[in-house]
Amino acid sequence: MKIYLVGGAVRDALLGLPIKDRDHLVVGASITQMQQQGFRQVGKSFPVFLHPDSGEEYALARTERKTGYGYGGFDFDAAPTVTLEQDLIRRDLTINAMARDSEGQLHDPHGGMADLNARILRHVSPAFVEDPLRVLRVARFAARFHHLGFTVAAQTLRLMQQLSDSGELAHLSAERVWQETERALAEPNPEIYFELLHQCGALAVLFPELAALQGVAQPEAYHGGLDALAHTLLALQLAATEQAPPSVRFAVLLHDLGKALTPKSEWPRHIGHESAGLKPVKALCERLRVPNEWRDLALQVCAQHLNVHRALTLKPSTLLKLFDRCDVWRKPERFSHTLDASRLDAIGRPDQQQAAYPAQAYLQGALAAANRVCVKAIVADGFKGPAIREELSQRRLLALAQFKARESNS
Ligand SMILES: Nc1ncnc2c1ncn2[C@@H]1O[C@H](COP(=O)(O)OP(=O)(O)OP(=O)(O)O)[C@@H](O)[C@H]1O
Repeated sequence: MKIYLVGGAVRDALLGLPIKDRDHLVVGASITQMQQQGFRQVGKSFPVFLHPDSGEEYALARTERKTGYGYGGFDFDAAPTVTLEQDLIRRDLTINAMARDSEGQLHDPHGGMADLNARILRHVSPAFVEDPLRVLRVARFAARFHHLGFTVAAQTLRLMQQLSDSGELAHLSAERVWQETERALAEPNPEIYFELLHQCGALAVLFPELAALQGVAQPEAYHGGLDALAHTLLALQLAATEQAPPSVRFAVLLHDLGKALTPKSEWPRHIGHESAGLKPVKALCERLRVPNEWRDLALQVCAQHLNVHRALTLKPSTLLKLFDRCDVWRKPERFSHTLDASRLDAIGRPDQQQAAYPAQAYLQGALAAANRVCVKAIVADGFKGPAIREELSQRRLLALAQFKARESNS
């Protein structure tokens, strides 16, 4: 039996990047032999094992035969006769299809090193089209390595287009699509993931609500000629630049979905797009089984971003309504994320990246003022049951009025 280091660990070491997972490939061993050596099999049908001491992954070299649509429709052959080359040829990208043996020798039958030096993401073989998930994987690696100068090879992009046109993407499970998307959102350039998906036609299949933003005009004075999709992706790029949490990036991505529903006769204005956007945000989150907390933040940002923008002009009673609707008393962190996403929306416009956004500090100040109202004092004053809530509201309203007066005088 021979053991190789493969995939991301080999690639990242060559790029001088920190190594996250060390995946190993075992050639010339059977499942029984692995078990006899103390390795523990992960799952029944998958020839992957965990090392008894390090817990690192060891996969048997395997070939695959496609038996159905999308991810999961494969038969594995992990017999001891499967060679290193046979295993590497079924991998997605040449830079992911290199192996290093225990003597330190690099095995690179598909020109991964040359592509790595030329900063090219290239498919390994025409078998690329057998797994539609690879469209998303390539886009994700492009989002990760864009800042290092990587681009997708023209031929690989054509295969991605072919896969998008074939209808196979629709057979990918929601879990797989979300897993890649969630990881892409955490990359340094998540906007590249969505741009590439758009370029190859996959966005219209997997994220039709987003694709519909393309060509949707916005007021020239605010958006300097950017359509709603370009504005969204610029705001997403800024979110990643300032290392906003992935859930905030996701909310930024979905904040303007309602603009695709404005009748064309009303363009470039989009009155009511905040409430119109709730339906497509819900539909997308439901379809991809997005975690509840991410969905709720996206819904809040969609519904409230305009109210946040105009915070300084809001009456105390409207401010209180905004706080109540955002459930700030129980979910302060979500509200703070809503403020960040709203600011990213505001600066996600040409020449606005450095613009000040006073609404954020203003709302934080207003919230702090409202929070100083003490429930204990209300109880001590003899209020009980629903009366406490009513009195709390009144006192918060007063605190907000005092805050607003102070701010206007300063
Ligand atoms: N759907 C797929 N099609 C082809 N090859 C794949 C696929 N999924 C994974 N691989 C191969 O398995 C390796 C490990 O996959 P994994 O998803 O862990 O990515 P990685 O390259 O280790 O990057 P990272 O874990 O840092 O995102 C890849 O480098 C690639 O060679």
